[in-house]
Amino acid sequence: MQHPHSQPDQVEQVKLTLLKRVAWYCLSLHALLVILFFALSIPILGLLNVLSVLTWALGIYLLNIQHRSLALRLFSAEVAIHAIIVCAILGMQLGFQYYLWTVSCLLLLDNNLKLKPAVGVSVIMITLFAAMHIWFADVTYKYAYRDWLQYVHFANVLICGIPMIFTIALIRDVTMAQRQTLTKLAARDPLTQMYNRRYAQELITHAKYHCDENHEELCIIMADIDHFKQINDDYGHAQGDEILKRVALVIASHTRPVDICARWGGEEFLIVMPNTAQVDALARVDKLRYAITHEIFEHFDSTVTMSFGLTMWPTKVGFYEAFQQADNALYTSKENGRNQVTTASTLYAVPNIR
Ligand SMILES: Nc1nc2c(ncn2[C@@H]2O[C@H](COP(=O)(O)OP(=O)(O)OP(=O)(O)O)[C@@H](O)[C@H]2O)c(=O)[nH]1
Repeated sequence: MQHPHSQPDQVEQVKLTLLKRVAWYCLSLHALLVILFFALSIPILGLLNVLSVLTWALGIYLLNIQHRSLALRLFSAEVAIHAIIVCAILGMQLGFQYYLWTVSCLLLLDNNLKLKPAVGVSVIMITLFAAMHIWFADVTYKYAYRDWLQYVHFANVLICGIPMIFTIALIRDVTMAQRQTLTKLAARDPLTQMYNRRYAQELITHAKYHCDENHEELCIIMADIDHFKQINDDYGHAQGDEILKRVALVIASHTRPVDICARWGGEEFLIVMPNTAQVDALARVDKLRYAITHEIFEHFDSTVTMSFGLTMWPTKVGFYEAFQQADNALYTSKENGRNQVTTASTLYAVPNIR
C-alpha cells in the first residue's frame, strides 16, 4: 500500500507529460478538422469534431486535476467512437480505423485499470478494427478531393504508428534505468556502496560452488575497525560515517574484482577471496591492514586501525561454520591487542606495525 505522501514515480510522470502533450495536439487537430469538414460540406463530421474538441478539452482539465485514469479512458472512448463514425461515413480507404490500434495500446498504459480488463478492452478494439473491414466494406468515399485519399491514409498510418513507437521506447528507457537503480539498491550498502550482507551471501554461494567444482581454495576474512565506538564518541557519528566510507575504498583498492567485499554489520566487513591459498590471503590482508593504518582520514588526528580474522574455507563445510572460524580468529586479534591478522587454523598473528 502506498503512503499518502508518496509521489507518482518516474514512469507515471513521463506518461502524464506525454499524455498532456498528445491531448493538446489532438485538440488542435480536431479544431482544424472542424473547419475542413465544414469547408468540404460534410457538416456531420464538422459537428463530430466539435464534440471531439470539447471532449479533449474536458480530458485536459481532468489531467490538470490529477484524474489521469479517467482522462485516459475518455480519450480512448473519443478516439474509438470517432474512428468508427468516420469510417462508417467516409469508408476505410482513409485509414482512420488504425486509431483503434493506438487506443488498444493506450488502455494498457492505464495503471488503475487491472491488467485483465485492460487486455480485454484492447482485444475488443482490435476485434472492432477487424469487424469494421467487413461492416464498412461497401462504404466508398464520395466527397471532394478523391485524389488525396491515399495521402490521408498514409498520414493516418504514420500518426497512429509513430507515437506508439516513441511511447514504448520511452517507457523501455525509463524501465531499464529503474531496473539498474533497483538492482543497485538491492545489492549495495547505501553508506559505503559495498555489497550488502544479503547480496554478498548470494555471491558467496556461487563462488563457493565454483571453487569446489574447480578444486580451488577459498578464504574468508572478517574485519572490524578498532575502537570505533570511541571514534564516534570523540569525533561524532558523521565523522564515523566518513571513516567507514574511506575504509571501504581502501578495502576495494586492495582486493581483486573477483573478491567479494561486503559491509557485514556496523563497522564489520567480510571479504571472501576465491581461488586464493591461505598464505596468499594472509599476505594480502596484512597489506590491507597496513594500508589502513597509513590512510589519511581528514579532520581526524589519529590513526585508524583494523583487526582481521582469516580462515580457509574447506570443501563440504557450510558457510556459517567457516564464518564462525573467521569470526573467532577476529576475536583473537581483538583479544591480542587489535591491529593484527589472525588465521583460524594457526592462530598466527602479524605483529603491530604502526
Ligand atoms: N558512525 C557510525 N557508527 C556506527 C555505524 N554502525 C555502527 N556504528 C557504531 O560502531 C560502534 C561499534 O562499537 P563496538 O561494537 O563496541 O566496538 P568498538 O568500539 O569498535 O570496539 P572493538 O571492536 O572492540 O575494537 C558502535 O558505537 C556503533 O554505534 C554507522 O553506520 N556509522
